[in-house]
Amino acid sequence: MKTPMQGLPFLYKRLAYVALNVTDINKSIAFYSGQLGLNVHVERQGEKVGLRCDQYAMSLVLYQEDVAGLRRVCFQVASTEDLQLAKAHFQSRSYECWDIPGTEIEFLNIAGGFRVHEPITGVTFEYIDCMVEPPKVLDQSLAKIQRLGHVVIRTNKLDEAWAVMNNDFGLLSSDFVVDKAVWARCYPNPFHHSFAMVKSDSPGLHHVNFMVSEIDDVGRARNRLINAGVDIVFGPGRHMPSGSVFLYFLDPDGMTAEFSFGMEEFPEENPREARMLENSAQTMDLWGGMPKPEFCKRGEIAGPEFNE
Ligand SMILES: CC(C)c1ccc(C(=O)O)c(O)c1O
Ligand SMILES: [Fe+2]
Repeated sequence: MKTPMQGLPFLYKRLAYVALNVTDINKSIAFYSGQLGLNVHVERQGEKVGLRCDQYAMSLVLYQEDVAGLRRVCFQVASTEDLQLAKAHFQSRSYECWDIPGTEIEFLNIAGGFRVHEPITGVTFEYIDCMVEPPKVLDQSLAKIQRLGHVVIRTNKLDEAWAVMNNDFGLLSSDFVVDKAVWARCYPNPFHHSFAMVKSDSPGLHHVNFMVSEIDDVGRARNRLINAGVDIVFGPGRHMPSGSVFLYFLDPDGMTAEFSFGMEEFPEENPREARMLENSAQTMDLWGGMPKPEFCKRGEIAGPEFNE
């Protein structure tokens, strides 16, 4: 029997989807489906569209808005009971929680859940207990994406933000870089990180990651994106923290997305301690590469009013 960690009364399952605001939804659909290989699952409904890349109905939701950025981050918990426990937990810590609007539930292919705004990072999180798994076979002809991997934000309050993400949201640290970054996993999900934070003077979205099935997906993406005139802003390279091979590129709004292959997995019992890694370029890329200036600079964090 799995027991929640460090006083957290509920268990996570996975990072379910990320919602982004984009300024030209048609361009963004063409990019995320035509260049990265996600499949449009829920056709454009008004100003929003749902894309999938694994067995679930939705991994990326795009909303047409005037300003591009991170609208919300959705975690799936382990069961319906865990969802109730999670809501009671956040309320007991004085977080305002509100139900997912009925108008969005069908579109999102979920049974329900709640949203909670975290004021230090500015991020609105959504918690759900299940998501539809459609019968339609994925078209993976462009890239064999395995899953939405992680979302990373920029914060100017790294220590405070980590304190709440650890103590209140129950994320566990997998690695730190001194005064620069923290990578966090959602127990008992084994992946090295589903969420991370990087210190920056300008808070915002850092990047959204998709994990691919083979290293060839990274190499093929590089050539496909170059041929399509997409800006590659870092990589290919290998990250020290999770051990993954990575490639970062810019979406039509200049927001950064990442393809990565391979990631350390943590056992549920007796995991290794989080490491304190050196703050150096080598930590970010063991192959010695350097990011371009545009790397992870674009994308506002949308206020809770976008999620009510
Ligand atoms: C450069 C960014 C912050 C970064 C660093 C390390 C990893 C990893 O170990 O997987 C990432 O995924 C990153 O995005
Ligand atoms: Fe990443």
